[in-house]
Amino acid sequence: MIPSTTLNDGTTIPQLGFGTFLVPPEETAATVGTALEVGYRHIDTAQLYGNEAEVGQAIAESGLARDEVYLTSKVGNGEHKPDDVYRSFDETLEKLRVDKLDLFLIHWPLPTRYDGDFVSTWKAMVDLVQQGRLASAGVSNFQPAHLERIIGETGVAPAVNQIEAHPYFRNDDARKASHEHAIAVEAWGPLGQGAVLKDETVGGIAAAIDRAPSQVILRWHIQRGDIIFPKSMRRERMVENFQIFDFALTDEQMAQIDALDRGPEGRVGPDPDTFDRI
Ligand SMILES: NC(=O)C1=CN([C@@H]2O[C@H](COP(=O)(O)OP(=O)(O)OC[C@H]3O[C@@H](n4cnc5c(N)ncnc54)[C@H](OP(=O)(O)O)[C@@H]3O)[C@@H](O)[C@H]2O)C=CC1
Ligand SMILES: O=C(O)C(=O)[C@@H](O)[C@H](O)C(=O)CO
Repeated sequence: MIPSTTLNDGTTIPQLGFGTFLVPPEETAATVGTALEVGYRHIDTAQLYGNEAEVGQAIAESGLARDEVYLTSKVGNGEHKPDDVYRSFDETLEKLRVDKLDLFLIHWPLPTRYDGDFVSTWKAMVDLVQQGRLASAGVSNFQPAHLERIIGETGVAPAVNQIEAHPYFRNDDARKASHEHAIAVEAWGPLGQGAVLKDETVGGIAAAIDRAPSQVILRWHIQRGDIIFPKSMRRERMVENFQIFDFALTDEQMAQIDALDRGPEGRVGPDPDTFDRI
């Protein structure tokens, strides 16, 4: 039911998953357990979210086989040095209770930290794939210049670039640069972290086709070809966000939503060129 996207390394990823930013650790096992019951088979977490162990617990308790759930995590901002990448990756595997991870990302480029060196971090990620403990290596919040640099210095393009993208910030520059290198785009904050849900244009389309605003926005992402993993703590919203494959937006509706773009003014998260929090 959920379409798969084939990455540039030949692996596949479900185009719809479940996000876990701001899911508190004490509620994560139950929340992710509910998402798995609803049907999600792709979970996005991060070392920085502090909930990897509980994601692992939910998957273990679900009874699903390892290969039925696609798992992503991200290296913490304080773990960019290669030795720290290797050590923290081991910790991530242990917390998630797996011996191989599907996708591991450099969470932020942090171009003003570590003497601007995210290339050695990227080399360690590529090495994890060569070791056979990681299926796909990717990046997150990488701007076009950051992509050019790691590809230029290593010859290896990331499998994905996970970037902020939603109707108020299409992030066309980073999307275009990613696509030029056959890098799949994952759109984080697909609902603009809630900001786009009350938009009048989205509401008008939703009313016209008898769908929820969240479904209209998520369907827009799917038709653009991006990979998404909306987060919700509520079962009914998880179900709503999951039911987006039995209808389609017209070209005109897609264009109306495209026109909501506010450029960088529409960001709901930090600017990757200046974000430096560890
Ligand atoms: N790489 C990076 O730097 C980043 C990655 N991410 C990843 O992307 C995922 C998704 O982005 P996220 O920041 O969570 O934001 P989302 O765009 O997924 O929005 C989440 C918010 O929308 C609400 N919501 C969800 N579904 C509905 C619905 N159907 N109707 C009404 N409200 C709804 C949620 O509330 P409630 O929970 O109460 O339902 C929550 O407040 C994250 O969870 C994380 O995995 C996110 C940020 C940065
Ligand atoms: O959710 C994430 O993955 C993030 O990196 C962001 O939330 C980020 O840490 C942030 O928004 C800080 O204000």
